[in-house]
Amino acid sequence: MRSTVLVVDDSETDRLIFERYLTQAHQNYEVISYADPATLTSILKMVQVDCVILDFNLAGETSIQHIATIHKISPYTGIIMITGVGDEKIAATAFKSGVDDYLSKNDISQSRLSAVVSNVIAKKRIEKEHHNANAELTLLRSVMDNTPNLNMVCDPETSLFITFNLALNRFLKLPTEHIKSKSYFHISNQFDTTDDWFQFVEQVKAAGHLKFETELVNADGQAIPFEFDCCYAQVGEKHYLLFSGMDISRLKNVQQELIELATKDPLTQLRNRRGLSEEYARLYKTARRNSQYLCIAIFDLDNFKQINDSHGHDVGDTVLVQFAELLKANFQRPLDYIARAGGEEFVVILSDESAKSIQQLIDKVIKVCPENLAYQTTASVGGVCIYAKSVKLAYEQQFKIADNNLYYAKEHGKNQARITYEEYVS
Ligand SMILES: Nc1nc2c(ncn2[C@@H]2O[C@H](COP(=O)(O)OP(=O)(O)OP(=O)(O)O)[C@@H](O)[C@H]2O)c(=O)[nH]1
Repeated sequence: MRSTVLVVDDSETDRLIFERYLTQAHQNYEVISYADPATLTSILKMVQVDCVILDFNLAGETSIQHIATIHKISPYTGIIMITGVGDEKIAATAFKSGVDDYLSKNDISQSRLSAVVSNVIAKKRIEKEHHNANAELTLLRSVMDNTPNLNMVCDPETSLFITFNLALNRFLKLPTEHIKSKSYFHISNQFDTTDDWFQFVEQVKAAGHLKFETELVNADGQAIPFEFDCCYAQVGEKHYLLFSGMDISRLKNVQQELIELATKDPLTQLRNRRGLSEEYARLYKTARRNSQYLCIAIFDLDNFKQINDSHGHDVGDTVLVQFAELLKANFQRPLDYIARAGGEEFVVILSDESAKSIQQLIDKVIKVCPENLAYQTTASVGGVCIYAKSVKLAYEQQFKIADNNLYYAKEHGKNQARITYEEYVS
């Protein structure tokens, strides 16, 4: 690599000697020399100078004052101070002022000068590279910290956070030192057991890269949906999991609104039958985790055709709305799910620790129907309760049993509920 050396010395002989020494020692040195230090500023601004050889005494003045100017204009230009007389005091002052090396004219030979120049240039280049790398890192860090996306690195063994950007602090509402003692396992809703975590790590390791959706829980207990890209990386002997996550709550809200629009019954404002089986699967999992009974009950108004036929379709609609309101008023728990499956048929999914309580609740609704519905309309129910921990039935299977039970209730006089139980795996 070509290097430019600037010699500032008021002795013409010395300038010529330094120039000759350097150009003979290295073909790649370009040497410019001046007597007047006033030229320093303009030259440094115009030319990329790698090293300045600066005479200590310039026209009767010390050149120490010029060192700061050189540093200011060109911080990675090396400075070698030269004196006519070797003096420890001058050397100390020069080093204190920021020169990189010091030579006495008595000690200068071609090999010595070129070795010192070459060392100073190499040292300055390393300093510059180091500075640039640090500046790039700082810039990258600032880009990372200003992105709304979560970037984090975790230990695959413990899932503890090793490093992360400020987006994680903002999301978790926690300072860095708190987050360092936390792990991805604890803030994600993805895992029930540590085995789940290790399974996940193996999955990422095998695929190299995994895209998935999950919910993260912040310090306020809020669960926010995220889409993550996760990859497995090895640096030296160490292994890491790199996560990059995007908050998708807005997308999920829009999706949810679309789902709600598509699954809403316009007459009763209840859910329609679309999505019922997915909802059942979700509620089944919760009931299983909570050791509860899960019940599907089909509610069907009795002799509803007569109401339509005698009083008109609009009156029939009013009764349907009244019935929907009655169901909403009686099944209000967060996990209760009510849908209008079609016509005058409604499906209710309930979960409870006690199957008897479910039966009592349904019986109560049957009982209060006539006083709440026009023309003292009654309803019949067919239902089935399973103990979710020990019985697994697909939605269609459970619905079929409930439907048979509804048929039974209708056949046996209506205005009643027939609910059967599945306690154990058959
Ligand atoms: N008003 C109104 N009627 C509806 C709606 N959807 C279905 N129906 C009517 O509900 C009636 C259901 O009649 P059926 O299936 O014979 O049942 P039912 O008369 O209640 O007889 P059982 O169930 O045996 O007691 C039909 O007359 C349908 O036209 C609706 O959205 N509004």
